[in-house]
Amino acid sequence: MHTTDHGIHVRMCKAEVRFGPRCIFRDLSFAVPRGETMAILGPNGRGKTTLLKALLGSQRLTQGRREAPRLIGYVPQHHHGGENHHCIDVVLMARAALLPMFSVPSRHDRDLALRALDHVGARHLAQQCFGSLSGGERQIVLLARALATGAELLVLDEPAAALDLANQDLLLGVLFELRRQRSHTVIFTTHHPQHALYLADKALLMHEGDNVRFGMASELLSESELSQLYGMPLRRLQVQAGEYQQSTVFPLFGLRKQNCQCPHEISRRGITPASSPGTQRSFQ
Ligand SMILES: Nc1ncnc2c1ncn2[C@@H]1O[C@H](COP(=O)(O)OP(=O)(O)OP(=O)(O)O)[C@@H](O)[C@H]1O
Repeated sequence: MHTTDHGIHVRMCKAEVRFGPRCIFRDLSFAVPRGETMAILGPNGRGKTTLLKALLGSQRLTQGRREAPRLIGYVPQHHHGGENHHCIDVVLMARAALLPMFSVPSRHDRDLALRALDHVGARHLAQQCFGSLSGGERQIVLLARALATGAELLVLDEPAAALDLANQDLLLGVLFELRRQRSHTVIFTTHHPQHALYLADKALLMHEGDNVRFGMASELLSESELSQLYGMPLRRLQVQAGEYQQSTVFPLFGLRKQNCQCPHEISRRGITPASSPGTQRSFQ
Protein backbone atom coordinates (compact mmCIF):
# COMPACT_ATOMS: atom_id res chain seq x y z
CA MET A 1 0.00 0.00 0.00
CA HIS A 2 1.10 3.51 -0.77
CA THR A 3 1.85 5.48 2.38
CA THR A 4 2.66 9.15 2.57
CA ASP A 5 5.07 10.65 5.10
CA HIS A 6 4.61 10.98 8.89
CA GLY A 7 1.80 8.37 9.00
CA ILE A 8 -0.40 10.54 6.79
CA HIS A 9 -2.74 8.28 4.82
CA VAL A 10 -4.54 10.81 2.62
CA ARG A 11 -3.57 14.31 1.66
CA MET A 12 -4.88 17.07 -0.57
CA CYS A 13 -2.55 19.98 -1.34
CA LYS A 14 -3.95 23.24 -2.72
CA ALA A 15 -6.56 21.27 -4.65
CA GLU A 16 -8.86 22.99 -7.12
CA VAL A 17 -11.76 21.66 -9.21
CA ARG A 18 -13.43 23.73 -11.91
CA PHE A 19 -16.28 22.86 -14.24
CA GLY A 20 -15.71 25.26 -17.12
CA PRO A 21 -15.57 28.77 -15.68
CA ARG A 22 -17.16 27.66 -12.40
CA CYS A 23 -14.80 27.01 -9.52
CA ILE A 24 -16.21 24.44 -7.05
CA PHE A 25 -13.28 24.77 -4.62
CA ARG A 26 -9.70 25.95 -4.68
CA ASP A 27 -6.66 26.08 -2.45
CA LEU A 28 -8.14 23.18 -0.47
CA SER A 29 -5.66 21.32 1.73
CA PHE A 30 -5.90 18.68 4.43
CA ALA A 31 -4.06 15.63 5.68
CA VAL A 32 -5.57 12.66 7.52
CA PRO A 33 -3.32 10.31 9.52
CA ARG A 34 -3.80 6.57 9.17
CA GLY A 35 -6.65 5.21 11.32
CA GLU A 36 -8.37 8.57 11.82
CA THR A 37 -11.88 9.56 10.77
CA MET A 38 -12.67 12.81 8.97
CA ALA A 39 -16.11 14.33 8.38
CA ILE A 40 -16.81 16.73 5.51
CA LEU A 41 -19.68 19.16 6.10
CA GLY A 42 -21.25 21.92 4.05
CA PRO A 43 -24.57 23.04 2.60
CA ASN A 44 -26.12 21.40 -0.48
CA GLY A 45 -24.16 21.88 -3.67
CA ARG A 46 -21.00 23.15 -1.96
CA GLY A 47 -18.83 20.42 -3.52
CA LYS A 48 -18.63 17.60 -0.97
CA THR A 49 -19.28 14.79 -3.46
CA THR A 50 -16.96 16.46 -5.97
CA LEU A 51 -14.23 16.47 -3.30
CA LEU A 52 -14.82 12.76 -2.58
CA LYS A 53 -14.58 12.00 -6.31
CA ALA A 54 -11.34 13.98 -6.44
CA LEU A 55 -10.07 11.88 -3.53
CA LEU A 56 -11.06 8.70 -5.34
CA GLY A 57 -9.25 9.93 -8.44
CA SER A 58 -12.36 9.84 -10.63
CA GLN A 59 -12.57 13.67 -10.69
CA ARG A 60 -9.52 15.40 -12.15
CA LEU A 61 -7.99 18.23 -10.14
CA THR A 62 -7.51 21.38 -12.20
CA GLN A 63 -4.80 22.48 -9.74
CA GLY A 64 -3.02 20.94 -6.80
CA ARG A 65 -2.03 17.48 -5.72
CA ARG A 66 -3.71 14.39 -4.27
CA GLU A 67 -1.92 11.72 -2.27
CA ALA A 68 -4.03 8.65 -1.58
CA PRO A 69 -3.63 4.87 -1.61
CA ARG A 70 -4.38 3.07 -4.86
CA LEU A 71 -7.13 0.97 -3.32
CA ILE A 72 -10.07 2.82 -1.75
CA GLY A 73 -13.34 1.33 -0.50
CA TYR A 74 -16.20 3.55 -1.61
CA VAL A 75 -19.84 3.71 -0.53
CA PRO A 76 -21.65 6.06 -2.93
CA GLN A 77 -24.53 8.37 -2.02
CA HIS A 78 -26.97 6.36 -4.13
CA HIS A 79 -26.69 2.65 -4.72
CA HIS A 80 -28.74 0.79 -7.31
CA GLY A 81 -28.81 -2.92 -7.99
CA GLY A 82 -28.27 -6.14 -6.12
CA GLU A 83 -31.92 -6.21 -5.00
CA ASN A 84 -32.34 -9.88 -5.91
CA HIS A 85 -28.96 -11.06 -4.71
CA HIS A 86 -27.97 -12.55 -1.38
CA CYS A 87 -25.95 -10.12 0.72
CA ILE A 88 -22.89 -12.37 0.53
CA ASP A 89 -22.98 -12.01 -3.26
CA VAL A 90 -23.36 -8.22 -3.04
CA VAL A 91 -20.21 -8.15 -0.87
CA LEU A 92 -18.45 -10.67 -3.13
CA MET A 93 -18.95 -8.30 -6.09
CA ALA A 94 -16.25 -6.10 -4.51
CA ARG A 95 -13.82 -9.03 -4.75
CA ALA A 96 -14.93 -9.92 -8.28
CA ALA A 97 -14.13 -6.37 -9.44
CA LEU A 98 -10.48 -6.87 -8.38
CA LEU A 99 -9.96 -10.16 -10.23
CA PRO A 100 -8.37 -10.54 -13.67
CA MET A 101 -10.76 -10.81 -16.61
CA PHE A 102 -12.65 -14.12 -16.91
CA SER A 103 -11.71 -15.16 -13.32
CA VAL A 104 -14.38 -16.17 -10.85
CA PRO A 105 -14.17 -15.48 -7.09
CA SER A 106 -12.41 -18.28 -5.22
CA ARG A 107 -13.16 -19.81 -1.82
CA HIS A 108 -10.58 -17.33 -0.45
CA ASP A 109 -12.59 -14.42 -1.92
CA ARG A 110 -15.71 -15.83 -0.30
CA ASP A 111 -13.93 -16.10 3.05
CA LEU A 112 -12.82 -12.48 2.75
CA ALA A 113 -16.40 -11.41 1.98
CA LEU A 114 -17.67 -13.30 5.03
CA ARG A 115 -14.91 -11.76 7.15
CA ALA A 116 -15.99 -8.30 5.97
CA LEU A 117 -19.57 -9.08 7.01
CA ASP A 118 -18.20 -10.25 10.37
CA HIS A 119 -16.24 -7.02 10.72
CA VAL A 120 -19.43 -4.95 10.60
CA GLY A 121 -21.41 -7.43 12.72
CA ALA A 122 -23.60 -8.51 9.80
CA ARG A 123 -22.66 -12.17 9.25
CA HIS A 124 -26.27 -13.09 10.00
CA LEU A 125 -27.38 -11.18 6.87
CA ALA A 126 -25.16 -13.20 4.49
CA GLN A 127 -27.94 -15.40 3.10
CA GLN A 128 -30.66 -12.74 3.18
CA CYS A 129 -31.86 -11.07 0.02
CA PHE A 130 -30.29 -7.56 -0.20
CA GLY A 131 -33.63 -6.14 -1.42
CA SER A 132 -35.37 -7.28 1.77
CA LEU A 133 -33.10 -5.31 4.14
CA SER A 134 -33.84 -2.07 5.96
CA GLY A 135 -32.00 1.07 4.82
CA GLY A 136 -29.56 0.84 7.73
CA GLU A 137 -28.82 -2.84 7.12
CA ARG A 138 -28.20 -2.08 3.43
CA GLN A 139 -25.70 0.64 4.30
CA ILE A 140 -23.90 -1.78 6.60
CA VAL A 141 -23.73 -4.44 3.87
CA LEU A 142 -22.39 -1.80 1.45
CA LEU A 143 -19.80 -0.87 4.07
CA ALA A 144 -18.84 -4.57 4.26
CA ARG A 145 -18.54 -4.55 0.48
CA ALA A 146 -16.14 -1.60 0.68
CA LEU A 147 -14.13 -3.43 3.39
CA ALA A 148 -14.01 -6.62 1.30
CA THR A 149 -11.84 -4.82 -1.26
CA GLY A 150 -9.09 -4.97 1.38
CA ALA A 151 -8.81 -1.17 1.27
CA GLU A 152 -7.59 0.56 4.41
CA LEU A 153 -9.15 3.84 3.31
CA LEU A 154 -12.95 4.07 3.22
CA VAL A 155 -14.78 6.95 1.55
CA LEU A 156 -18.49 7.23 2.36
CA ASP A 157 -20.84 9.73 0.73
CA GLU A 158 -23.63 10.64 3.17
CA PRO A 159 -23.85 7.09 4.54
CA ALA A 160 -26.69 7.97 6.95
CA ALA A 161 -28.84 9.95 4.50
CA ALA A 162 -32.44 8.71 4.44
CA LEU A 163 -31.97 6.52 7.53
CA ASP A 164 -34.35 6.74 10.47
CA LEU A 165 -32.85 7.28 13.94
CA ALA A 166 -32.55 3.58 14.82
CA ASN A 167 -30.82 2.84 11.52
CA GLN A 168 -28.55 5.88 11.96
CA ASP A 169 -27.61 4.41 15.35
CA LEU A 170 -26.92 1.01 13.74
CA LEU A 171 -24.61 2.52 11.12
CA LEU A 172 -22.90 4.94 13.52
CA GLY A 173 -22.25 2.03 15.89
CA VAL A 174 -20.36 0.15 13.16
CA LEU A 175 -18.36 3.25 12.16
CA PHE A 176 -17.66 4.02 15.82
CA GLU A 177 -16.21 0.52 16.25
CA LEU A 178 -14.02 0.90 13.13
CA ARG A 179 -12.71 4.13 14.60
CA ARG A 180 -12.08 2.53 18.00
CA GLN A 181 -10.04 -0.24 16.36
CA ARG A 182 -8.13 2.34 14.25
CA SER A 183 -8.11 -0.34 11.55
CA HIS A 184 -9.23 2.00 8.77
CA THR A 185 -8.98 5.60 7.76
CA VAL A 186 -12.54 6.82 7.13
CA ILE A 187 -13.66 9.94 5.27
CA PHE A 188 -17.38 10.66 5.14
CA THR A 189 -19.69 13.50 4.14
CA THR A 190 -22.72 14.33 6.24
CA HIS A 191 -25.52 16.83 6.78
CA HIS A 192 -25.66 15.78 10.45
CA PRO A 193 -23.11 17.75 12.51
CA GLN A 194 -23.95 15.53 15.49
CA HIS A 195 -22.68 12.51 13.52
CA ALA A 196 -19.42 14.34 12.93
CA LEU A 197 -19.18 15.18 16.65
CA TYR A 198 -19.83 11.54 17.54
CA LEU A 199 -17.45 9.94 15.06
CA ALA A 200 -14.84 12.25 13.64
CA ASP A 201 -11.31 13.09 14.74
CA LYS A 202 -11.01 15.75 12.06
CA ALA A 203 -13.54 17.91 10.23
CA LEU A 204 -13.44 19.82 6.98
CA LEU A 205 -16.03 22.56 6.59
CA MET A 206 -16.86 23.82 3.09
CA HIS A 207 -18.05 27.37 3.70
CA GLU A 208 -19.15 29.72 0.95
CA GLY A 209 -16.60 30.76 -1.64
CA ASP A 210 -13.09 29.53 -1.13
CA ASN A 211 -13.40 29.40 2.61
CA VAL A 212 -12.57 25.85 3.63
CA ARG A 213 -11.74 25.15 7.27
CA PHE A 214 -9.97 22.04 8.50
CA GLY A 215 -9.15 21.02 12.07
CA MET A 216 -9.96 18.90 15.10
CA ALA A 217 -13.68 18.05 14.95
CA SER A 218 -14.33 18.73 18.65
CA GLU A 219 -12.84 22.24 18.36
CA LEU A 220 -13.88 23.23 14.85
CA LEU A 221 -17.53 22.19 15.17
CA SER A 222 -18.43 25.07 17.47
CA GLU A 223 -21.77 26.89 17.58
CA SER A 224 -20.42 29.95 15.80
CA GLU A 225 -18.63 27.95 13.09
CA LEU A 226 -21.65 25.71 12.36
CA SER A 227 -24.08 28.67 12.48
CA GLN A 228 -21.91 30.41 9.90
CA LEU A 229 -21.60 27.26 7.78
CA TYR A 230 -25.35 26.70 7.51
CA GLY A 231 -26.35 30.37 7.63
CA MET A 232 -28.67 29.84 10.60
CA PRO A 233 -28.35 29.87 14.38
CA LEU A 234 -27.86 26.63 16.23
CA ARG A 235 -26.77 25.41 19.61
CA ARG A 236 -24.19 22.84 20.57
CA LEU A 237 -25.28 20.95 23.67
CA GLN A 238 -23.63 18.52 26.03
CA VAL A 239 -26.11 15.81 26.95
CA GLN A 240 -25.63 13.22 29.67
CA ALA A 241 -25.92 9.78 28.06
CA GLY A 242 -25.56 7.14 30.78
CA GLU A 243 -22.04 7.49 32.16
CA TYR A 244 -20.92 9.64 29.26
CA GLN A 245 -21.56 13.10 27.92
CA GLN A 246 -22.43 13.41 24.26
CA SER A 247 -22.19 16.55 22.15
CA THR A 248 -25.10 17.25 19.90
CA VAL A 249 -26.34 20.09 17.73
CA PHE A 250 -29.73 21.73 17.95
CA PRO A 251 -30.83 23.93 15.03
CA LEU A 252 -32.94 26.97 15.97
CA PHE A 253 -35.56 26.83 13.23
CA GLY A 254 -37.49 30.00 12.41
CA LEU A 255 -34.74 32.36 13.49
CA ARG A 256 -32.57 32.38 10.39
CA LYS A 257 -33.50 35.84 9.06
CA GLN A 258 -33.45 37.50 12.48
CA ASN A 259 -30.08 35.89 13.11
CA CYS A 260 -31.06 35.86 16.77
CA GLN A 261 -29.21 33.51 19.08
CA CYS A 262 -29.99 34.67 22.61
CA PRO A 263 -32.33 32.58 24.83
CA HIS A 264 -34.27 35.71 25.85
CA GLU A 265 -35.25 36.41 22.26
CA ILE A 266 -36.12 32.77 21.70
CA SER A 267 -38.58 32.64 24.63
CA ARG A 268 -40.07 35.99 23.56
CA ARG A 269 -40.98 34.30 20.28
CA GLY A 270 -42.70 31.50 22.18
CA ILE A 271 -40.00 28.88 21.75
CA THR A 272 -38.68 27.40 24.99
CA PRO A 273 -35.01 26.42 24.85
CA ALA A 274 -34.46 22.70 25.47
CA SER A 275 -33.33 22.07 29.01
CA SER A 276 -33.69 18.91 31.01
CA PRO A 277 -31.84 17.31 33.92
CA GLY A 278 -28.39 16.41 32.69
CA THR A 279 -28.57 18.76 29.73
CA GLN A 280 -26.40 21.79 29.81
CA ARG A 281 -25.77 24.48 27.28
CA SER A 282 -22.31 24.91 25.97
CA PHE A 283 -21.41 28.33 24.59
CA GLN A 284 -18.48 28.27 22.21
N1 LIG B 1 -19.62 16.90 -13.82
C1 LIG B 1 -20.10 18.10 -13.46
N2 LIG B 1 -20.19 19.10 -14.35
C2 LIG B 1 -20.64 20.33 -14.00
N3 LIG B 1 -21.04 20.65 -12.74
C3 LIG B 1 -20.97 19.68 -11.81
C4 LIG B 1 -20.50 18.37 -12.11
N4 LIG B 1 -20.53 17.63 -10.96
C5 LIG B 1 -21.01 18.44 -10.01
N5 LIG B 1 -21.27 19.68 -10.52
C6 LIG B 1 -21.78 20.83 -9.76
O1 LIG B 1 -20.87 21.09 -8.69
C7 LIG B 1 -21.60 21.57 -7.56
C8 LIG B 1 -21.23 20.75 -6.34
O2 LIG B 1 -21.84 19.47 -6.47
P1 LIG B 1 -21.65 18.33 -5.38
O3 LIG B 1 -22.51 17.18 -5.78
O4 LIG B 1 -20.20 18.07 -5.22
O5 LIG B 1 -22.23 19.05 -4.08
P2 LIG B 1 -22.54 18.45 -2.65
O6 LIG B 1 -21.94 19.38 -1.65
O7 LIG B 1 -22.12 17.02 -2.58
O8 LIG B 1 -24.12 18.58 -2.61
P3 LIG B 1 -25.25 17.75 -1.76
O9 LIG B 1 -25.03 18.09 -0.32
O10 LIG B 1 -26.52 18.33 -2.28
O11 LIG B 1 -25.07 16.30 -2.08
C9 LIG B 1 -23.09 21.49 -7.90
O12 LIG B 1 -23.56 22.75 -8.25
C10 LIG B 1 -23.11 20.54 -9.10
O13 LIG B 1 -24.16 20.85 -9.97
